[in-house]
Amino acid sequence: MDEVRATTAWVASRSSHVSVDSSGIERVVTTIKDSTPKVDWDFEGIHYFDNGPLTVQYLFVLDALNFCFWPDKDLSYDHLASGLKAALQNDKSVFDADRLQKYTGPELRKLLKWPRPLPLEDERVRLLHEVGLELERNFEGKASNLVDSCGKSAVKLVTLVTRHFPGFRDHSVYKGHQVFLYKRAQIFAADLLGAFKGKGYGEFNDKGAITIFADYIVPAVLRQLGVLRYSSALAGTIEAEGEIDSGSEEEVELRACSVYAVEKMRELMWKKFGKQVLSADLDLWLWSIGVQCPSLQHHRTLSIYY
Ligand SMILES: Nc1nc2c(c(CN[C@H]3C=C[C@H](O)[C@@H]3O)cn2[C@@H]2O[C@H](COP(=O)(O)O)[C@@H](O)[C@H]2O)c(=O)[nH]1
Repeated sequence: MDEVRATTAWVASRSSHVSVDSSGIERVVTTIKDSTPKVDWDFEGIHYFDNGPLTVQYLFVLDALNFCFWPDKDLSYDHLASGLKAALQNDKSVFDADRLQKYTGPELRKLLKWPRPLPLEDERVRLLHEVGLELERNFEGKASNLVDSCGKSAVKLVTLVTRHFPGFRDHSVYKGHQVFLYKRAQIFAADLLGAFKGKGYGEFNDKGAITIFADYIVPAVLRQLGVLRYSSALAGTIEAEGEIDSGSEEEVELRACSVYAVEKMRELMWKKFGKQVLSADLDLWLWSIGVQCPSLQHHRTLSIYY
């Protein structure tokens, strides 16, 4: 994920709405010392797991739909993960590639037992169809074949996912330059790593290459920790719950500075304590703080990427 690291650093060096406070990074690193507070993958107990290829299919479908819950204040990631889990427990063929290509909005809602239209429901349905079609075309319908073809490389997995599934190509153009974030593609690799505990479908020899997953929770937590600072205009928009356009400078800076700040945190942990930590572990720690803080104010962008 060199291109994610390089391009987000490029944004951070030119950013005007968001800044990374190195003394904030120093403070956080000194507090957590040499080990990231360990948060277990599935600390919530909401994900499907059977140690086999069906889990891979589940995680791929989950991450295809893992975005933009906030427009419905009662909806969260938990509903998606547990709703898809219940659907799969009820019917093992629910995520077969041919069926993925046929779901309608009302059917998806019914699957998730959600009583009203989902945010960006048409896009969610379109992305499900894309997953079904491209899995069928290239991987005999199975996400496990996609993972098998990566030779235990997370970088290769992200490359393949973004090559074959356009919905996962999470990027922006900032000041004329292409910036890569690849949030859902990378979180798929991290979910495999976490679910399979680094073995089988979750074994990656380059897991350190994964960056954090730039969503709307982690930037808000980094701000709370004093790692990110916002301009007063941006702070005002977030406080007033105003929407921030996808692809705007503000939005790209929020996401890119978050990736960059956590990479700096990781470097400092190495320098100070000789300790190598994974960005995926730092991410889960930060994210778990955020989702357990009901008063957290996050930015609002309509996006299919996060
Ligand atoms: N950076 C980062 N962002 C993450 C996740 C996860 C879930 N990961 C699971 C994997 C194992 C664990 O046990 C977690 O359950 C979801 N999100 C993002 O959060 C937002 C939803 O928030 P809310 O509306 O409050 O539910 C939305 O943008 C969603 O895409 C993560 O891990 N890291």
